[in-house]
Amino acid sequence: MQQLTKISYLNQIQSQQFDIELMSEDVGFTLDQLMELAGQSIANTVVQLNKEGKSYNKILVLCGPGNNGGDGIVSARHLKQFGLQPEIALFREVKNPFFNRLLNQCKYNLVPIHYEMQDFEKYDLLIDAILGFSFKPPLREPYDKPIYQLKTTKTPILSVDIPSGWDVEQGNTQDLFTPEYLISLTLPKLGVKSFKGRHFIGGRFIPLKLQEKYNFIVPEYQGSDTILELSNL
Ligand SMILES: NC(=O)C1=CN([C@@H]2O[C@H](COP(=O)(O)OP(=O)(O)OC[C@H]3O[C@@H](n4cnc5c(N)ncnc54)[C@H](O)[C@@H]3O)[C@@H](O)[C@H]2O)[C@@H](O)CC1
Ligand SMILES: [K+]
Repeated sequence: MQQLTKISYLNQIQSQQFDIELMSEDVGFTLDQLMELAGQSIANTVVQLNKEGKSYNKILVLCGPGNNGGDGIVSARHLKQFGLQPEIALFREVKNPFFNRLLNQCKYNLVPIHYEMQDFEKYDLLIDAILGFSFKPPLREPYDKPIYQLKTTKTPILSVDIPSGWDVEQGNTQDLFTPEYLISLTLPKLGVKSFKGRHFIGGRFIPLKLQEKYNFIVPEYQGSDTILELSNL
């Protein structure tokens, strides 16, 4: 599954504008669709790691208040359907009907939802879906505490899109945690260019016309795979 080809990296503005364009009337995607594909590719990354011999069963999905957190919630539902034991940590209530629908789907799948800090050491894997490409430093409450705690935990971490708290273009400028695994969605962000852990890409939904319009270099997924692993390019 490793891919040695080049890939395009996005800056913060490009990431946000591309997101808007995908959901424009012209292109026609809805947030639900994109998030479903993103969330499923996150869950599939865990399945892939388990196929290789890991035993990631009890999984805490750390979710922030935006779409990065939404991706995390969707991944928890898929993980549960895949027979694993995910739990969600939200850190605060998010008053957003869209978000609440995703949470209800998890409740109906018997996924525990926590609002207070959890002991990270109790889990086999942490999924970091706290902050994504819209993060602007400095880190604010209540997400600062769990993000600082990620630096000292011994539990492996899979970050979604970009490690939370990293500068989207400059990377780990604040000496925060470095995850074992990363799954970039759509295309990786400039801030993870020097990431040395295992780097997957998911969110296989870039329309061919937009790929052409922006000259994006998108690596070739194999067959019906929803993720692919990038080697250190
Ligand atoms: N087209 C795409 O690329 C897609 C992107 N998706 C996801 O959407 C994410 C981006 O979502 P959003 O734009 O909603 O933004 P984020 O989820 O990155 O974060 C936005 C939230 O974080 C809070 N926040 C920002 N800076 C903070 C700080 N310094 N301290 C504490 N909180 C802070 C904001 O108040 C806001 O509530 C991506 O990273 C990706 O995970 C997916 O849902 C699917 C499609
Ligand atoms: K993240």
